Amino acid sequence: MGSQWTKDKIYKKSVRDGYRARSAYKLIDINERFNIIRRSDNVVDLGAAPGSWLQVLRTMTDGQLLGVDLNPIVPMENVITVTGDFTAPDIQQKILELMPLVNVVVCDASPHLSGAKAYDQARIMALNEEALRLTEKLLKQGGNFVMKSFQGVDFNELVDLVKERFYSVKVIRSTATRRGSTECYIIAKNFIGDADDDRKQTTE
Ligand SMILES: C[S@@+](CC[C@H](N)C(=O)[O-])C[C@H]1O[C@@H](n2cnc3c(N)ncnc32)[C@H](O)[C@@H]1O
Repeated sequence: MGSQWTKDKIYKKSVRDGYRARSAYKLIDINERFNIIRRSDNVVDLGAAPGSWLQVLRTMTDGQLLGVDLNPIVPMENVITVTGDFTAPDIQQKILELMPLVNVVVCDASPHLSGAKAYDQARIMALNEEALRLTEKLLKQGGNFVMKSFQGVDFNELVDLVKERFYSVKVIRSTATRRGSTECYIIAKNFIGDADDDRKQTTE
């Protein structure tokens, strides 16, 4: 895609296609390349506002969808939305109650950036680790996980943590990511899970 993804072009395309944000194309690109989502999958989207990934997910699966964000998500048909901080225990409890069996977790969350590089990177890593911890509670054995991150201090350690929990892990740049950005996506497939946890066994 390269240079066609200028701010103006991608913005106009997202408006034309009816997406709430240009990030929609990142998930489309990831799913085309890595087949993360199957037709019957139940999916949780962490950091989902304004909701373009939920719009894309709705076309990819007939399963249950839940999106959570600090900011309210304008309601969508057949999508559960939760307003709150997914790192907070009460919100995590609510998500677990609403979505007890999840095949896929996607996380495009990023904290509000201050511009102070080291501080921002530390906050991103902390948010990513919390998303991974929640994903472990939500995901069925064999499930998939996609998480936005930023390459920098402690990133390799984060990837190592993910590798301990999934059979296949890749770090990629989306073709829809702006040039020069350190943004990347961790694509983790086939959750190892806990063989003794009946709730997490695959039902296929
Ligand atoms: C880049 S936006 C997500 C865009 C979304 N994927 C879409 O396509 O519409 C990042 C979101 O992460 C959310 N976020 C950051 N930290 C969060 C947290 N702890 N809990 C819930 N949402 C969070 C922000 O409020 C923001 O809406």
